[in-house]
Amino acid sequence: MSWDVTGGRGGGGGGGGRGRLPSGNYVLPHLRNGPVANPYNATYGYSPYSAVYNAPSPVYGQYGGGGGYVLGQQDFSPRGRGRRGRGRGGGGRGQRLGEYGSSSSSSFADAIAEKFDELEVLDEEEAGGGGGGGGINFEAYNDIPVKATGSEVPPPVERFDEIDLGEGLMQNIQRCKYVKPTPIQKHAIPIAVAGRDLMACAQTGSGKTAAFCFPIISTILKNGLSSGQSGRGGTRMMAQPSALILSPTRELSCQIHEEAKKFAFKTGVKIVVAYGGAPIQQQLYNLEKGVDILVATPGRLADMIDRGRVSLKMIKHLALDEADRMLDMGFEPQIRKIVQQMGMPPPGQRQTMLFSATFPDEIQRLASDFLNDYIFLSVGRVGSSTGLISQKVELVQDMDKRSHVMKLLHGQKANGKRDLTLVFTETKKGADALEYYLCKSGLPAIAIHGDKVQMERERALRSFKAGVTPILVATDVASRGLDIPNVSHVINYDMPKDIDDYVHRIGRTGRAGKSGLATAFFSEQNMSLAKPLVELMKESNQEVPPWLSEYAKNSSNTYTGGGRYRRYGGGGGGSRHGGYDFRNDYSGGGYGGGSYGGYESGSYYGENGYGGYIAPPAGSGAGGGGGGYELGTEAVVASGWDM
Ligand SMILES: Nc1ncnc2c1ncn2[C@@H]1O[C@H](COP(=O)(O)OP(=O)(O)OP(=O)(O)O)[C@@H](O)[C@H]1O
Repeated sequence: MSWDVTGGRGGGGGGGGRGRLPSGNYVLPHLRNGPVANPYNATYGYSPYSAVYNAPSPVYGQYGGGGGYVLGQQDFSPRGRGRRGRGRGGGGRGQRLGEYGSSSSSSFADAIAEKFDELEVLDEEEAGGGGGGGGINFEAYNDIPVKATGSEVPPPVERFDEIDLGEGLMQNIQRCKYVKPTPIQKHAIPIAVAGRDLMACAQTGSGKTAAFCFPIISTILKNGLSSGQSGRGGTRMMAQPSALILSPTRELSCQIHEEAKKFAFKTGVKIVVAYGGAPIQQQLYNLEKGVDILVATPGRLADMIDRGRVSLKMIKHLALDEADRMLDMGFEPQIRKIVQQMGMPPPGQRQTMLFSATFPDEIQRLASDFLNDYIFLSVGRVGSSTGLISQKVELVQDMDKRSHVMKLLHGQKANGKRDLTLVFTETKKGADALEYYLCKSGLPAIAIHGDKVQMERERALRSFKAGVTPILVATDVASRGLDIPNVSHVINYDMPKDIDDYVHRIGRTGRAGKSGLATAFFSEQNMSLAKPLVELMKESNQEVPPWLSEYAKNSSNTYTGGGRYRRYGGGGGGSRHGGYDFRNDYSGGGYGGGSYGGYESGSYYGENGYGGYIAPPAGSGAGGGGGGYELGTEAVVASGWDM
């Protein structure tokens, strides 16, 4: 990485220390490379991806002080912002399939089409296994064991065209240059298209977003667009989406929204995002224009329902991304309220899909309340990351962390790599302090965490993605779901409290078949993580330092399942991050008062099963009972990331 960012800054411009960029259009990372303004902005109104770009924190004069940054060749024309969501070129409410690309007003569509053209090109060969040169290395996923349990599991497919996804969606899959499905897509899409409920685990960066978006879009298209018809809620319009996708963070909701819009391009399926921290009026206005798929964070959604502006009674598809996070102690009450007490049709009358890279058994148990005759699908030993992520663990005392991180970052500079580095700290204060220290030391860093206002969060993320500030110092607010190309190194400056969080954090690199590096600073204070970390590293064929193995041996009796949920048995096996169906623990299908009466042991694709794990009975406490873990604010305050 080159830390010399001077070349990336615009010259004059910015009046004094404010360091504001010329306002302009943010181009999605995967749509970058070209000179064209982001066409999404004009149409879809406010989102972090279409808001005014500001330079990174103006606090540090050396980066923000004098002027606007120029990001490549992006168009910063303020006129392109379209914050009011205008500009669909003659569209408007009721505009449905077929109308989008049809007229002289298709400049918007043309612009998007151009953006598709600029996506990374993958030919069959690359997609089939070359993996080099930025292509998706599907070979990396070939040996992944896949397991599907539940009744009558629909068989997987090898190609997208084996499933009737509808012409519009198929065209978009081609436009996205998705040559063939990733393993999770091969298995999950047929299951979801068949209308089945699904609990799916697959590694970070393996394409779960498309795995739930494709079936939703396809089914909506097949059943006929309803225009997300707005009913009357008192005197105001009430949006009635037919699909709801919930995610735990604002940034992730925005990312899913952008992805879903890409997949639904020109199909007429309307997708709206709602999240906290941004003006609600604009989001309500977007909803009034019609919505088929609503992507939302829980807090903002509950607010809109309370205001009578959204009704869930027409929901036919519910997807929870990062589902284990959504159902952990912080979010669960809110999710339960939304799903069970706010008018949504019950399980059986809607399709429910839960996706994550980690799925502890405790959470699986909770989640089963929301599901009906579901299929449990695990692709890979969940969290193992297929060895694409090279994991290094270094013994570093707290007082040495700063000098150590400097050494690492300067080492990268020496390599001349132009990649991004994500550094995780435990606390928000810690993130600010490290950002300050790095900047003072001449390294271009910016922080993101839950105490920052939304504009600052968005600014930090954009600056990082654009490579203007190639070091992002983050709390766990950035640990899940974010798909940022070119993150080549994740540094766990502070270890997380929970091994699943570690899995998600390091999963910000090594995505879509590409390789990445994760370095962890481990100290004696992290002793409780030694055992699960060693297990995880061994599963991923990583070299475990002898001192860590020693710690793991010594700590084997002290790890009490720490974290938010029971996970690892005290010394006898563990749930492997949820890479198995917890229903297997209950013979005869009698769990939950017989609700799984029809459950069979299921079909099994691939080798290397998950046999051998016997979970202790629920509530026995044999798993260690979660002692010893103090939740950080961000973990317990459900709306901490959202409002
Ligand atoms: N079939 C495909 N062909 C090529 N690229 C794909 C395919 N499916 C997904 N991708 C790309 O892979 C990347 C990772 O996908 P995605 O963000 O959905 O991963 P994920 O499994 O949800 O990760 P996480 O667990 O971190 O949320 C994205 O950039 C996406 O565009």
